[in-house]
Amino acid sequence: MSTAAQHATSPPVALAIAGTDSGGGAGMTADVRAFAACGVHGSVAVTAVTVQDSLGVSDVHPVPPAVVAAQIRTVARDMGVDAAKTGMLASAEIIAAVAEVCDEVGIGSGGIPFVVDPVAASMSGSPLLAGDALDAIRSLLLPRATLVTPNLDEIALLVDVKVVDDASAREAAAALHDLGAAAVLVKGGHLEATTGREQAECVDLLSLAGGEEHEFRSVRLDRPHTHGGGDSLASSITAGLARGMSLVDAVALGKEFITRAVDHSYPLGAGHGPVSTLWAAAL
Ligand SMILES: Nc1ncnc2c1ncn2[C@@H]1O[C@H](COP(=O)(O)OP(=O)(O)OP(=O)(O)O)[C@@H](O)[C@H]1O
Ligand SMILES: Cc1ncc(CO)c(N)n1
Repeated sequence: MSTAAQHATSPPVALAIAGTDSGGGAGMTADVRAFAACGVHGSVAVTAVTVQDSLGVSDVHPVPPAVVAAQIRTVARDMGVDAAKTGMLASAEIIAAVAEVCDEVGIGSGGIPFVVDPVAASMSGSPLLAGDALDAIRSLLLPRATLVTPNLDEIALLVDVKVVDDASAREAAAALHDLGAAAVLVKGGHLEATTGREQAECVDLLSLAGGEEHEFRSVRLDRPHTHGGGDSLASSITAGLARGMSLVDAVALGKEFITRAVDHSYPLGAGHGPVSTLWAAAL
Protein backbone atom coordinates (compact mmCIF):
# COMPACT_ATOMS: atom_id res chain seq x y z
CA MET A 1 0.00 0.00 0.00
CA SER A 2 1.33 3.47 -0.82
CA THR A 3 2.02 5.96 1.95
CA ALA A 4 -0.77 8.18 0.64
CA ALA A 5 -3.25 5.30 0.74
CA GLN A 6 -2.18 4.40 4.29
CA HIS A 7 -2.81 7.97 5.37
CA ALA A 8 -6.24 7.84 3.78
CA THR A 9 -7.29 4.88 5.94
CA SER A 10 -9.10 6.11 9.05
CA PRO A 11 -8.90 4.14 12.30
CA PRO A 12 -12.02 3.22 14.28
CA VAL A 13 -13.35 5.90 16.66
CA ALA A 14 -13.83 5.38 20.39
CA LEU A 15 -15.50 7.90 22.69
CA ALA A 16 -14.56 8.47 26.33
CA ILE A 17 -17.26 10.08 28.47
CA ALA A 18 -15.04 11.00 31.40
CA GLY A 19 -13.43 13.60 33.64
CA THR A 20 -10.05 15.26 33.28
CA ASP A 21 -7.05 14.60 35.57
CA SER A 22 -4.68 17.56 35.61
CA GLY A 23 -1.85 15.18 36.58
CA GLY A 24 -2.40 13.23 33.37
CA GLY A 25 -2.50 9.80 35.00
CA ALA A 26 -6.19 8.88 35.00
CA GLY A 27 -9.54 9.89 33.55
CA MET A 28 -9.80 10.98 29.92
CA THR A 29 -6.03 11.45 29.61
CA ALA A 30 -5.53 7.75 30.36
CA ASP A 31 -8.46 6.87 28.08
CA VAL A 32 -7.13 8.70 25.04
CA ARG A 33 -3.62 7.27 25.58
CA ALA A 34 -5.02 3.74 25.77
CA PHE A 35 -7.16 4.32 22.66
CA ALA A 36 -4.10 5.49 20.71
CA ALA A 37 -1.90 2.63 21.95
CA CYS A 38 -4.62 0.19 20.83
CA GLY A 39 -4.89 1.69 17.34
CA VAL A 40 -8.08 3.70 17.76
CA HIS A 41 -8.88 7.40 17.36
CA GLY A 42 -9.99 8.84 20.71
CA SER A 43 -12.78 11.39 21.07
CA VAL A 44 -13.98 12.80 24.39
CA ALA A 45 -17.06 14.14 26.14
CA VAL A 46 -15.69 15.82 29.27
CA THR A 47 -17.98 15.41 32.29
CA ALA A 48 -15.95 17.25 34.92
CA VAL A 49 -12.68 19.08 35.40
CA THR A 50 -10.75 17.79 38.41
CA VAL A 51 -7.87 19.52 40.16
CA GLN A 52 -5.78 16.42 40.72
CA ASP A 53 -2.20 15.27 41.21
CA SER A 54 -0.46 12.10 42.32
CA LEU A 55 -1.66 12.64 45.90
CA GLY A 56 -5.36 13.08 45.24
CA VAL A 57 -8.21 15.28 44.05
CA SER A 58 -8.53 18.75 45.61
CA ASP A 59 -11.42 20.12 43.56
CA VAL A 60 -14.08 19.00 41.10
CA HIS A 61 -16.00 21.16 38.63
CA PRO A 62 -18.80 19.28 36.86
CA VAL A 63 -19.64 20.31 33.30
CA PRO A 64 -23.30 21.27 32.71
CA PRO A 65 -25.26 18.12 31.69
CA ALA A 66 -26.44 19.70 28.41
CA VAL A 67 -22.81 20.39 27.44
CA VAL A 68 -21.84 16.77 28.16
CA ALA A 69 -24.73 15.62 25.96
CA ALA A 70 -23.80 18.08 23.20
CA GLN A 71 -20.22 16.72 23.05
CA ILE A 72 -21.52 13.17 22.59
CA ARG A 73 -24.10 14.22 20.00
CA THR A 74 -21.70 16.26 17.88
CA VAL A 75 -19.01 13.55 17.77
CA ALA A 76 -21.54 10.82 16.98
CA ARG A 77 -23.12 12.87 14.20
CA ASP A 78 -19.92 14.06 12.55
CA MET A 79 -17.38 11.24 12.80
CA GLY A 80 -19.40 8.32 14.13
CA VAL A 81 -18.56 6.29 17.21
CA ASP A 82 -17.54 2.62 16.99
CA ALA A 83 -17.54 2.09 20.78
CA ALA A 84 -17.95 4.29 23.86
CA LYS A 85 -16.99 4.11 27.53
CA THR A 86 -17.89 6.03 30.64
CA GLY A 87 -15.51 6.97 33.45
CA MET A 88 -16.14 9.68 36.05
CA LEU A 89 -19.71 10.97 35.63
CA ALA A 90 -19.90 13.20 38.71
CA SER A 91 -23.67 13.55 39.20
CA ALA A 92 -27.08 11.96 38.67
CA GLU A 93 -28.01 14.85 36.33
CA ILE A 94 -25.01 14.13 34.07
CA ILE A 95 -25.83 10.41 34.06
CA ALA A 96 -29.43 11.16 33.03
CA ALA A 97 -28.21 13.41 30.18
CA VAL A 98 -25.71 10.74 29.03
CA ALA A 99 -28.38 8.02 29.03
CA GLU A 100 -30.76 10.19 27.00
CA VAL A 101 -28.24 11.18 24.32
CA CYS A 102 -26.87 7.63 24.11
CA ASP A 103 -30.38 6.45 23.19
CA GLU A 104 -30.62 9.27 20.64
CA VAL A 105 -27.36 8.33 18.84
CA GLY A 106 -27.57 4.55 19.31
CA ILE A 107 -24.85 3.99 21.90
CA GLY A 108 -25.50 0.94 24.12
CA SER A 109 -28.70 -1.11 24.59
CA GLY A 110 -27.40 -3.66 22.07
CA GLY A 111 -26.33 -0.98 19.55
CA ILE A 112 -22.88 0.64 19.55
CA PRO A 113 -20.77 -1.18 22.20
CA PHE A 114 -20.95 0.69 25.51
CA VAL A 115 -18.51 0.00 28.36
CA VAL A 116 -19.61 1.40 31.73
CA ASP A 117 -16.77 1.80 34.23
CA PRO A 118 -18.73 2.80 37.35
CA VAL A 119 -16.07 5.12 38.78
CA ALA A 120 -17.03 6.21 42.29
CA ALA A 121 -13.77 7.39 43.83
CA SER A 122 -10.15 8.07 43.00
CA MET A 123 -7.39 5.73 44.12
CA SER A 124 -6.76 8.10 47.04
CA GLY A 125 -10.41 7.79 48.10
CA SER A 126 -11.70 11.19 46.91
CA PRO A 127 -15.31 10.94 45.73
CA LEU A 128 -15.79 11.32 41.95
CA LEU A 129 -19.53 10.60 42.05
CA ALA A 130 -22.25 12.27 44.10
CA GLY A 131 -23.72 10.00 46.77
CA ASP A 132 -27.19 10.14 45.20
CA ALA A 133 -25.85 9.14 41.75
CA LEU A 134 -25.41 5.42 42.47
CA ASP A 135 -29.09 4.87 41.81
CA ALA A 136 -28.75 6.57 38.43
CA ILE A 137 -25.86 4.23 37.53
CA ARG A 138 -27.99 1.25 38.57
CA SER A 139 -31.17 2.27 36.78
CA LEU A 140 -29.95 4.31 33.79
CA LEU A 141 -26.53 2.96 32.82
CA LEU A 142 -26.37 -0.74 33.69
CA PRO A 143 -29.38 -1.65 31.51
CA ARG A 144 -27.69 0.08 28.55
CA ALA A 145 -24.21 -1.42 29.12
CA THR A 146 -22.50 -3.94 26.87
CA LEU A 147 -20.04 -4.46 29.71
CA VAL A 148 -19.71 -3.04 33.23
CA THR A 149 -16.23 -3.07 34.82
CA PRO A 150 -16.50 -2.45 38.59
CA ASN A 151 -13.67 -2.84 41.06
CA LEU A 152 -14.40 -4.51 44.39
CA ASP A 153 -15.25 -1.25 46.18
CA GLU A 154 -17.70 -0.26 43.44
CA ILE A 155 -19.33 -3.70 43.65
CA ALA A 156 -19.88 -3.20 47.39
CA LEU A 157 -21.49 0.19 46.69
CA LEU A 158 -23.65 -0.94 43.77
CA VAL A 159 -24.91 -4.36 44.92
CA ASP A 160 -23.72 -4.66 48.53
CA VAL A 161 -21.64 -7.81 47.94
CA LYS A 162 -18.21 -8.21 49.55
CA VAL A 163 -16.08 -10.08 47.05
CA VAL A 164 -13.53 -12.33 48.78
CA ASP A 165 -13.41 -15.41 46.51
CA ASP A 166 -14.79 -16.98 43.31
CA ALA A 167 -18.22 -17.65 44.80
CA SER A 168 -18.75 -14.05 45.92
CA ALA A 169 -17.38 -12.75 42.57
CA ARG A 170 -20.08 -14.84 40.84
CA GLU A 171 -22.72 -13.56 43.27
CA ALA A 172 -21.70 -9.97 42.47
CA ALA A 173 -21.80 -10.63 38.72
CA ALA A 174 -25.29 -12.17 39.04
CA ALA A 175 -26.56 -9.14 40.98
CA LEU A 176 -25.19 -6.78 38.29
CA HIS A 177 -26.80 -8.90 35.54
CA ASP A 178 -30.07 -8.63 37.48
CA LEU A 179 -29.75 -4.83 37.24
CA GLY A 180 -29.55 -5.18 33.45
CA ALA A 181 -25.82 -5.35 32.58
CA ALA A 182 -25.32 -7.64 29.58
CA ALA A 183 -21.80 -8.57 30.70
CA VAL A 184 -19.81 -7.97 33.88
CA LEU A 185 -16.05 -7.87 34.48
CA VAL A 186 -15.32 -8.27 38.19
CA LYS A 187 -11.81 -6.80 38.57
CA GLY A 188 -9.70 -8.53 41.18
CA GLY A 189 -6.99 -5.89 41.57
CA HIS A 190 -8.14 -4.99 45.11
CA LEU A 191 -8.60 -8.57 46.39
CA GLU A 192 -5.47 -8.44 48.53
CA ALA A 193 -6.69 -5.27 50.25
CA THR A 194 -10.22 -6.65 50.69
CA THR A 195 -9.23 -10.03 52.13
CA GLY A 196 -5.90 -9.18 53.76
CA ARG A 197 -4.54 -12.38 52.13
CA GLU A 198 -1.58 -12.34 49.76
CA GLN A 199 -2.55 -13.09 46.17
CA ALA A 200 0.01 -14.27 43.63
CA GLU A 201 -2.27 -13.41 40.71
CA CYS A 202 -4.69 -10.72 39.62
CA VAL A 203 -7.79 -12.52 38.40
CA ASP A 204 -10.62 -10.73 36.59
CA LEU A 205 -13.88 -12.65 36.05
CA LEU A 206 -15.90 -11.98 32.88
CA SER A 207 -19.51 -13.08 33.21
CA LEU A 208 -21.71 -13.09 30.10
CA ALA A 209 -25.48 -13.33 29.97
CA GLY A 210 -26.58 -16.96 29.92
CA GLY A 211 -23.97 -18.10 32.42
CA GLU A 212 -20.84 -18.18 30.21
CA GLU A 213 -17.72 -17.24 32.20
CA HIS A 214 -14.09 -16.51 31.39
CA GLU A 215 -11.23 -15.88 33.82
CA PHE A 216 -8.39 -13.54 32.88
CA ARG A 217 -5.28 -14.07 34.98
CA SER A 218 -1.97 -12.29 35.29
CA VAL A 219 0.85 -12.38 37.77
CA ARG A 220 0.32 -9.75 40.51
CA LEU A 221 3.15 -7.30 39.90
CA ASP A 222 4.71 -5.59 42.89
CA ARG A 223 4.14 -2.02 41.69
CA PRO A 224 2.99 0.90 43.85
CA HIS A 225 2.22 3.16 40.85
CA THR A 226 -1.11 2.02 39.41
CA HIS A 227 -2.95 5.35 39.09
CA GLY A 228 -5.26 5.17 36.06
CA GLY A 229 -5.19 1.36 35.92
CA GLY A 230 -8.95 0.83 35.92
CA ASP A 231 -9.49 3.58 33.32
CA SER A 232 -6.78 2.15 31.07
CA LEU A 233 -8.26 -1.35 31.27
CA ALA A 234 -11.79 -0.18 30.38
CA SER A 235 -10.48 2.00 27.53
CA SER A 236 -8.33 -0.71 26.00
CA ILE A 237 -11.35 -3.07 26.08
CA THR A 238 -13.41 -0.30 24.44
CA ALA A 239 -10.70 0.09 21.77
CA GLY A 240 -10.88 -3.64 21.05
CA LEU A 241 -14.67 -3.39 20.67
CA ALA A 242 -14.26 -0.34 18.38
CA ARG A 243 -11.96 -2.50 16.24
CA GLY A 244 -14.77 -5.04 15.90
CA MET A 245 -13.43 -7.69 18.28
CA SER A 246 -15.73 -9.99 20.21
CA LEU A 247 -16.18 -9.05 23.87
CA VAL A 248 -14.02 -11.98 25.02
CA ASP A 249 -11.20 -11.02 22.63
CA ALA A 250 -11.49 -7.34 23.61
CA VAL A 251 -11.19 -8.21 27.33
CA ALA A 252 -8.18 -10.43 26.54
CA LEU A 253 -6.59 -7.47 24.73
CA GLY A 254 -7.39 -5.19 27.68
CA LYS A 255 -5.90 -7.61 30.21
CA GLU A 256 -2.69 -7.94 28.18
CA PHE A 257 -2.57 -4.16 27.78
CA ILE A 258 -3.10 -3.35 31.47
CA THR A 259 -0.61 -5.97 32.67
CA ARG A 260 2.08 -4.40 30.51
CA ALA A 261 1.01 -0.91 31.57
CA VAL A 262 1.26 -1.85 35.28
CA ASP A 263 4.65 -3.43 34.58
CA HIS A 264 5.89 -0.17 33.00
CA SER A 265 4.32 2.16 35.59
CA TYR A 266 6.58 4.88 36.91
CA PRO A 267 6.90 7.17 39.94
CA LEU A 268 5.71 10.74 39.37
CA GLY A 269 5.01 13.31 42.05
CA ALA A 270 4.95 12.56 45.76
CA GLY A 271 2.08 10.04 45.63
CA HIS A 272 1.01 7.33 43.19
CA GLY A 273 2.49 7.51 39.70
CA PRO A 274 0.58 6.25 36.64
CA VAL A 275 0.46 2.99 34.75
CA SER A 276 2.23 3.54 31.47
CA THR A 277 1.79 2.89 27.78
CA LEU A 278 5.05 4.62 26.97
CA TRP A 279 6.78 1.29 26.29
CA ALA A 280 4.77 1.33 23.05
CA ALA A 281 6.09 4.75 21.97
CA ALA A 282 8.67 4.30 19.25
CA LEU A 283 10.00 7.39 17.52
N1 LIG B 1 -0.41 -5.24 41.00
C1 LIG B 1 -1.00 -5.57 39.86
N2 LIG B 1 -0.36 -6.36 38.96
C2 LIG B 1 -0.97 -6.71 37.80
N3 LIG B 1 -2.21 -6.33 37.45
C3 LIG B 1 -2.89 -5.54 38.30
C4 LIG B 1 -2.33 -5.11 39.55
N4 LIG B 1 -3.24 -4.34 40.20
C5 LIG B 1 -4.33 -4.28 39.39
N5 LIG B 1 -4.13 -5.02 38.28
C6 LIG B 1 -5.08 -5.20 37.17
O1 LIG B 1 -5.42 -3.89 36.75
C7 LIG B 1 -6.79 -3.84 36.34
C8 LIG B 1 -7.52 -2.78 37.18
O2 LIG B 1 -7.91 -3.41 38.37
P1 LIG B 1 -8.36 -2.76 39.72
O3 LIG B 1 -9.12 -3.82 40.44
O4 LIG B 1 -7.17 -2.19 40.41
O5 LIG B 1 -9.33 -1.62 39.20
P2 LIG B 1 -9.54 -0.13 39.63
O6 LIG B 1 -9.63 -0.05 41.12
O7 LIG B 1 -10.67 0.37 38.85
O8 LIG B 1 -8.22 0.57 39.19
P3 LIG B 1 -7.45 1.71 39.99
O9 LIG B 1 -6.80 0.96 41.16
O10 LIG B 1 -6.50 2.22 39.00
O11 LIG B 1 -8.48 2.71 40.43
C9 LIG B 1 -7.31 -5.29 36.52
O12 LIG B 1 -7.14 -6.01 35.30
C10 LIG B 1 -6.40 -5.85 37.59
O13 LIG B 1 -6.37 -7.26 37.57
C1 LIG C 1 -10.99 12.19 36.35
C2 LIG C 1 -10.74 10.88 36.95
N1 LIG C 1 -11.40 9.81 36.47
C3 LIG C 1 -11.20 8.59 37.00
C4 LIG C 1 -10.31 8.42 38.03
C5 LIG C 1 -10.12 7.04 38.65
O1 LIG C 1 -8.93 6.48 38.26
C6 LIG C 1 -9.61 9.56 38.50
N2 LIG C 1 -8.71 9.46 39.51
N3 LIG C 1 -9.84 10.77 37.95
